[in-house]
Order: sequence, then C-alpha cells, then structure tokens
Amino acid sequence: MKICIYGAGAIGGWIGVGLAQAGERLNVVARGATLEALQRDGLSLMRGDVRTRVPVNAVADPEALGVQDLVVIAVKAPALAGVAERIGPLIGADTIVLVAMNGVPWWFLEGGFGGPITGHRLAAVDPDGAIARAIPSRNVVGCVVHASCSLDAPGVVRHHFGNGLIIGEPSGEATPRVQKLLALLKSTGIDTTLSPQIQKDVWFKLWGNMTVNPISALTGCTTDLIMGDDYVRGFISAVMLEAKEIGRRIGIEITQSPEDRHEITKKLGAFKTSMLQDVEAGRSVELDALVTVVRELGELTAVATPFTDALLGLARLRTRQLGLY
Ligand SMILES: NC(=O)C1=CN([C@@H]2O[C@H](COP(=O)(O)OP(=O)(O)OC[C@H]3O[C@@H](n4cnc5c(N)ncnc54)[C@H](OP(=O)(O)O)[C@@H]3O)[C@@H](O)[C@H]2O)C=CC1
Ligand SMILES: CC(C)(CO)C(=O)C(=O)O
Repeated sequence: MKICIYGAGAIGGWIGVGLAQAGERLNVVARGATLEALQRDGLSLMRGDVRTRVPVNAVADPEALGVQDLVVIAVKAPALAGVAERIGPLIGADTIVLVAMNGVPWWFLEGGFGGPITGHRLAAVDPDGAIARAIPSRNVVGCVVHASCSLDAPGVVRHHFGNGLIIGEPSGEATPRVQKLLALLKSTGIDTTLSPQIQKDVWFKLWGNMTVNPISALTGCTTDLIMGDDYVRGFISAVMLEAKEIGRRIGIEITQSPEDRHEITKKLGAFKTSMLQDVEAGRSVELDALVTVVRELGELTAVATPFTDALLGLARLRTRQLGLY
C-alpha cells in the first residue's frame, strides 16, 4: 500500500510508527526541522526508555509522492488550510484520507448526517470551502483519537497513555474500504474500532475538551484545578448543556450528564490540556475547531449559546493577545 503521513508530529508519528511496524513502507510530508530529522534519523516512538525507530521516505513536496492509497492527516487545526493547499497530488479517486484530529471537522455534516442541516458547510472550520474542495468528503474516513502523545524532539514521539482510535465513514456505512482500513490499523497494535456514526464519537470527545481546553488556556491551570473549582465546573456544565442540545437537534443523543462526564475528566488529574501546551509553546490554538464551530452549529440549529459565547469571547481575547489566534 502507498501510505503517507501528512503531519508527522505526536499523533501522526504514533500512527506512522505503528503502520511501519506492521510492515508498511511509510511516506511522510514534512517541513523544517521535522523533515531534516526524518531524513536523517527516521521516525522514532518512545515508550518509557524503549525507542522504536522506523525508516521513512520523508519529502517536502507532495508532488514527489503522487497518488496514495491512504493519507493520514494529523496536523493541528489551524494548519489544515495550509495542508489543503498542497495535498492535491496525494489524492486520487480511491485514496482514503484518514483525518486524525480533534474538534469538529469540515466534513461533519456530510454523508447524510446532521438532520435539518445536513450538507451545510461549516464556516468556522472551512471559511471559503477550500478544504472541502481539496479533500473531497468521498475520500474522507473520520477518526477520533483516544491516546496521549507528545514530541521529545522533531521526529521523536513519546507515547504517554491511551491506545485507541475510532474510525468511521461520514455516511456510517461499513464499506469494504473502511473494513480494510480497520484491519490495517488493528494490525499496528492500536485498539481500533469501527463506529456506525463517527460524528457521534467526534461530538462526544468534543463535549469533554471544548470547555477544559480553552479554560486551561485562559487560566493556565491543569484539569484538576479546573474541575476542582465549583463555579468553573458549573460554568463548564452550562456550556456542555448547550452543546448537548445542539447535538440532540442534529441526531446525537448524549445520555450522560455533564457531572458524569466531569468524573472522566477528573481522572486525568493534574493534566495540561493540549491547548494549554500549545499556549505555553507559543503555537496557534484549535479554538475554531473546538468552540467557534459549536457556536455556529448553535445558530444553525436555533439553540441559544450564551455560555459558549462567553467562553469563546474570553478565550479568543486571551489567545489573540498572545498572538496565537
Ligand atoms: N497529541 C495528543 O496527545 C493528541 C492530539 N490530538 C489531536 O491530533 C491532532 C494532531 O495533534 P498533534 O499530533 O499533537 O500535533 P503536533 O503539533 O505534535 O503535530 C503536528 C505536525 O504537523 C506538522 N505540520 C503542520 N503543518 C504542516 C504542513 N503544512 N506541512 C507539513 N507538516 C505540517 C507539524 O510540523 P511543524 O513542526 O513543522 O509545524 C507537526 O509535525 C490535533 O488536532 C490534536 O488536537 C488528539 C488526541 C491526542
Ligand atoms: C483534556 C483532554 C485530554 C480531554 O478533554 C483533551 O482532549 C486535550 O488535552 O486536548
């Protein structure tokens, strides 16, 4: 199979090493220090002190690779528009594009999903439709990542905890191609499951991180402190109830209460969310994919979102001030 990782950071690197270990030859599109490191040393995954190193064919220009069978996109959301500008040569009629990213994706309302707003383009994540044009939804397989990884250095990924992927067609169908992809990912040792409606899994993950992530960016606090403050937890619950209602109107029933979900977040302990890590590292934040888009979905489904708006307003002020949004 021709496989390409576009975005060989923490998650792309973790999946990539798994694929290479399963016997696949790996292409990577990278840039700067990551490209140099991959060309020099290959791609490494650290588990404790154990290093697994695999060779990769790393290039700067997708033209050098041509059409792939599978492209894994694993960039932070603000980088996606840049990827869309250059990904064209990798995508043919039968290419699967596995989107391993957090937040609501541009293809969320595709495949007949979304009830009254099915097919709607989400301006918060794809303002002018350029991403959807570059990466047609017929090529997309959705993905939710349940794992925590980081980078020790360019090309050197560290796995912390979690080993799960949920994948699914936007249409929810168990097509032959998604079953083949499921088998491939399972062969890497990653616990991969096939979802009958991947948008529901996307939304459920978002239900947890659309609040704690921006609040951590605003306050600089770890998840234990955020969850430990009664007023902040109450505010988080109010935002979550808005998202729960939006979900209900587009076909996603969440049976949990916010308090049920807080119990899961509390288990993270003193965890720095990915958005807090981004802020501390001076990287652009995934605010639009996690929060702005929920506000947009609220407008589209006629759900008032005063708490989400407050969260978005405060978080964008802070991150704009820092030059990260
Ligand atoms: N890390 C985690 O534990 C988890 C992450 N996620 C989600 O997964 C997604 C990926 O996150 P993560 O792996 O942590 O991010 P990273 O920042 O570690 O990796 C992103 C990689 O993409 C590369 N990249 C960005 N733009 C381009 C481009 N135009 N061309 C080539 N390479 C590019 C970056 O390279 P460069 O350094 O050159 O910018 C970087 O190597 C995010 O949506 C995140 O929220 C989900 C669950 C857990
Ligand atoms: C906080 C956490 C782990 C779950 O809500 C998360 O999704 C993130 O850090 O991006």
